[in-house]
Amino acid sequence: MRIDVISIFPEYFAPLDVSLIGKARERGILDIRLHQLRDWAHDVHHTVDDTPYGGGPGMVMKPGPWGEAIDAVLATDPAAQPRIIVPTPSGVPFTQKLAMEYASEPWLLFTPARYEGIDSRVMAEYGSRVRVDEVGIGDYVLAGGEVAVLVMVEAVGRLLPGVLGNANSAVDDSFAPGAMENLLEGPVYTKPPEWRGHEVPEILLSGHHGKVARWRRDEALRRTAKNRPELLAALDPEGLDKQDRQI
Ligand SMILES: CN1CCC[C@H](Cn2ccc3ccc(-c4n[nH]c(N)c4C#N)cc32)C1
Repeated sequence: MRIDVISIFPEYFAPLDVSLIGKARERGILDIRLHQLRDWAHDVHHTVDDTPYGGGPGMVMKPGPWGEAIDAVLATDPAAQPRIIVPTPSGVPFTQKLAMEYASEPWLLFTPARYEGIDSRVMAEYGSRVRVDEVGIGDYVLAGGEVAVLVMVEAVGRLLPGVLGNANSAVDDSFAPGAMENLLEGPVYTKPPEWRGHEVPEILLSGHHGKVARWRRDEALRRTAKNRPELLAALDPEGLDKQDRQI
């Protein structure tokens, strides 16, 4: 997968050089290319923002530099088209389902803005040619889109074949389709079996895989009921067995 990111703060993406995403880049699973938006702002100050038409607080990112930058990225592979992802608090929620959809795309282009966002004509210009998604990572307001890109790149990158070892399969993720869909993960434990008077639940030491699986599902249901009751409401009743209903 190829991922392009256009930003005035490309240094924000240094974390993409480490851990599993960094290793995926080294192994050629991920090809991440960063672009400095100011390279396409040709005035002496490389200006990328201006006052909003209609008045109001803050500044708006000028269409000119963004248009030239996106054109330059698209021109690197005229035979293909990236999916453009615009981080914004006004976007559709970024979910595990959307991460899985993006993980099947060969090329993503992220356009994290600053200030009050990008002049709306920019995505109108590209929306007739490529798929443009406005996506948000939560109901709170950040100062810009770079953090959202880090979140989305990690959530998508970890789903790519070969990025996670089998031991860390994304299949068992919270929210992943299947047995754990719409369920939060339960508690986890490791050695020692007793720590400061706290013992590991006996069932986890039993070696009985069926009972362990049952216990883990019960704990996932309990945690979901406690922390995200609305997810339980979304569970298909057909998918709940008799013991599930007793939680
Ligand atoms: C007061 N104004 C309101 C509009 C947004 C301004 C800051 N900003 C500029 C660009 C930009 C991109 C993303 C986000 C953002 N915030 N929350 C999320 N889930 C996001 C996501 N993805 C925020 C952003 C601040």
